Amino acid sequence: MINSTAFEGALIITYHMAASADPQWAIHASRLTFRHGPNAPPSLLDINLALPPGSRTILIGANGAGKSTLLQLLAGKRLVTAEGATVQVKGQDVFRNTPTGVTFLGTEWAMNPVVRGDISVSAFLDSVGGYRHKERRDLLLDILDIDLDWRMHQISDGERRRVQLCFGLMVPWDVLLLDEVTVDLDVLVRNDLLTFLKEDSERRKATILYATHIFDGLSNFPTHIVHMQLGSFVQDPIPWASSNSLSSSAGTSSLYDVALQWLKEDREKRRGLEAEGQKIARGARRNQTVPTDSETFYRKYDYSH
Ligand SMILES: Nc1ncnc2c1ncn2[C@@H]1O[C@H](COP(=O)(O)OP(=O)(O)OP(=O)(O)O)[C@@H](O)[C@H]1O
Repeated sequence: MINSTAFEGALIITYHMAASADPQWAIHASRLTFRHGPNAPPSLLDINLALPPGSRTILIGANGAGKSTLLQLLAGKRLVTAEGATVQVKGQDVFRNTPTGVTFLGTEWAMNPVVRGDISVSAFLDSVGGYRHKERRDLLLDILDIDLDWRMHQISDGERRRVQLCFGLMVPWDVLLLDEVTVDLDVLVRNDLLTFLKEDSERRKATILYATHIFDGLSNFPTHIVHMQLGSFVQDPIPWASSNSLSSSAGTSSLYDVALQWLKEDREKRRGLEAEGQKIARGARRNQTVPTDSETFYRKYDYSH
């Protein structure tokens, strides 16, 4: 059942109630292909994913690799119509039979005018049920270093993000889908938050799938990492302890090193496809001798010289 709030449309959806039967996989997707439109190229292509309860997986991939799309599908925000595709969270069809205890946090929330209103943080959190989860709410208020008297229309982006995280995390979750929500946190708060998430996941055997481009201070966080490239997984999720020696002959490599290596490989692969004409080439088009229509148009109205 969905506990909808005024923010449901703003990419914060929390499904909660009593936990259901313990499935083998917290997250399970198979043959998952997805296009954003009928004529669009696939943003996800034959994804197969099985994550056990209690795992914490970092989703690594270049801009446009499909991370947000995957997280949105796992949150049941979009209907998958591809033949033979299944998307299950806690053993249930995530779109048609939405499981309880699933929280999705994305970045768009902070753009919603509702969270920029002239209202105190205290009143805001109560309006979204904070009084029902006092213990966790208070713990998160301390960890995220939030002043309950802040007014939502007068705080910084990072402060607003902290309030979002308090709101999103105060209800205990079994599966947490995070789409780069730590981007504007200062490093101390981010560090304390990651420590909390790791301990919470270990204590309650709760599962986290986290897409991020920030790898500093993250090496001790994941149990698994997974490489997403051009809408597909390069391989199944890798246990992070063993992948620690994957990419570097010089010794152990940090998560940052691994991500950098993978993203270089992604770019090489994409440029290879561009060279073969299978993808539209990016970057400057230096061999284009005929002016484009837009250049021709704007030249006519260029009064700057
Ligand atoms: N609403 C949309 N309509 C059409 N195409 C979309 C839409 N959203 C995303 N896409 C396309 O789907 C692909 C995957 O996008 P997605 O946002 O999932 O990537 P991402 O890995 O999360 O990227 P980033 O790291 O930049 O957040 C991209 O090619 C993108 O252009």
